[in-house]
Amino acid sequence: MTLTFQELGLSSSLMESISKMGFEEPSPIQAQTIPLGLQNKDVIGQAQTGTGKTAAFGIPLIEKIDVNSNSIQAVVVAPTRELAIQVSEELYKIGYHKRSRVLPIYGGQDINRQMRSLKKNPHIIVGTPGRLLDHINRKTVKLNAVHTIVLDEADEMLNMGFIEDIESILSNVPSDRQTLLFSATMPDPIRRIAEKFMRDPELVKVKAKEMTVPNITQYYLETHERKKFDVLTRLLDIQSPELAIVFGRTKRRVDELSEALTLRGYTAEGIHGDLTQAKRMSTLRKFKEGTIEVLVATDVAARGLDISGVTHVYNFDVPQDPESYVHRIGRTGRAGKTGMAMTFVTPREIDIIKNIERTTNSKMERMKPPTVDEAIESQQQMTVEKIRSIVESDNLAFYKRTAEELLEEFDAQVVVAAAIKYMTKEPNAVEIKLTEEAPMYRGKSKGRSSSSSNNRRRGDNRSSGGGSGSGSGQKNRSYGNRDRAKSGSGGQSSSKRRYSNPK
Ligand SMILES: Nc1ncnc2c1ncn2[C@@H]1O[C@H](COP(=O)(O)OP(=O)(O)OP(=O)(O)O)[C@@H](O)[C@H]1O
Ligand SMILES: [Mg+2]
Repeated sequence: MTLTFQELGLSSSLMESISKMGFEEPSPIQAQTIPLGLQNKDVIGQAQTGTGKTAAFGIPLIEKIDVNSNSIQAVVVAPTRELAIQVSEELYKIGYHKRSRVLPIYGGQDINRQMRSLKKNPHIIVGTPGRLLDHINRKTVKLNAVHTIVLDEADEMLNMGFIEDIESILSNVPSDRQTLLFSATMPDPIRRIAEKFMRDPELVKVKAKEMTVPNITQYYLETHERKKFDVLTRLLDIQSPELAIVFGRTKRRVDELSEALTLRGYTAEGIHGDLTQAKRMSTLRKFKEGTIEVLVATDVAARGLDISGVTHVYNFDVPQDPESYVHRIGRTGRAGKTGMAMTFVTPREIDIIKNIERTTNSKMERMKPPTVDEAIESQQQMTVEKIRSIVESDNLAFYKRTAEELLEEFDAQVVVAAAIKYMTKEPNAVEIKLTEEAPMYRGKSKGRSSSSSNNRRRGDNRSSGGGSGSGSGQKNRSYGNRDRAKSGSGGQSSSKRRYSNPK
């Protein structure tokens, strides 16, 4: 039995926004969370990546906003700036017809500008913990009228060292509020927060045998560290993703990889926590618009990032733990679409694959690293496809005379072969040198203490990933079943977004 949004008893202004957003029916986590949210119950929510958790808390939250009041009535806390922006964009869309006002607040943005925006009396604030607390302490954000607080990606905020900030924020909101907590995992400190700050929370766990959604096909490729880069470029050539995310272990890795890809003729850019806010935003914008086709990112970028059109995820370096794996590959296969995930492992890291499979309860198929010939073969095939479609379009009159001249001079097969060669992207030989990364051992992956902790430490220029843009670049997105998602890109007729139940 699937409830409709109508049956959830939503007001007409929200129904209007939801239908404009193209949502046809609630996803399972939404069907379960929205009624509880409307009843003011505290909720701990757990569901797979890309299944609409934002709207699951966003819809009831906005339903309860009194737009005639000028007070801040709801606060959403999110781990990264980009995520704060992305969530606030989704809330803006949900509350568009109701005219609720939402403001993202995050570190790195000019605090005076934020104070000016705060004077416009937002109803909802979406903030990163540090900056939010800063405003609370300065009394530029008053939380006395807050009735709903949401912690999104709570476990990630814990990893980033925000736990005390979160406790302080929670102590600053009225105790008769509603608290919603979303977390992929429930480590002890999060459980303690739930016990200390939540009232009889209801656990909404969308049942799934696997931690990953079934619409992502998962592969691993065994390859030596030195060969990884060539394997990656061959895969990119063969699979020709619409948009791809490549995950590297460290910031240096991300920088080197995006440079190397650019040298080899791909349009690629990297994001990680050491880049300026402006740079990260512009990279993400370009990626969303399709100006760059490969985004290279560190782990932190994985969380919550919602970019439609990401068809392939490449784990250039094996993720440090199964959770990180789940969040990385969850950047594709969102809202019922299909996706592919390829994880590279060096022979010494092979155990990690087994561990990921066991923990996530899913199977990764072994894929043989493609050879150069296979890569060229598939590029050739693409050229042939192009030629076919040009032949079919039949507006070649202008070229026919030259063709005849060439055919008088050479054999037809030779002429066509030369044209195919000219049009085919051959692997280019620009030499690439990447600094080698030490293999990841299972023992080391505990406690997230390895080099990628650069990104996760407090006070670091944390965050990456997340959406930017004004929503203007919105493509028509039709989320449907596998076949539909496969059969074409944005060209589908409706802008309806059906959430197809992954089971
Ligand atoms: N009912 C729905 N029908 C169709 N699309 C939906 C629906 N609900 C949400 N979406 C879309 O699905 C995408 C993923 O949603 P969202 O980012 O909230 O996922 P999430 O569960 O928070 O994922 P993550 O665990 O990665 O943070 C978004 O583009 C969102 O607009
Ligand atoms: Mg999310």
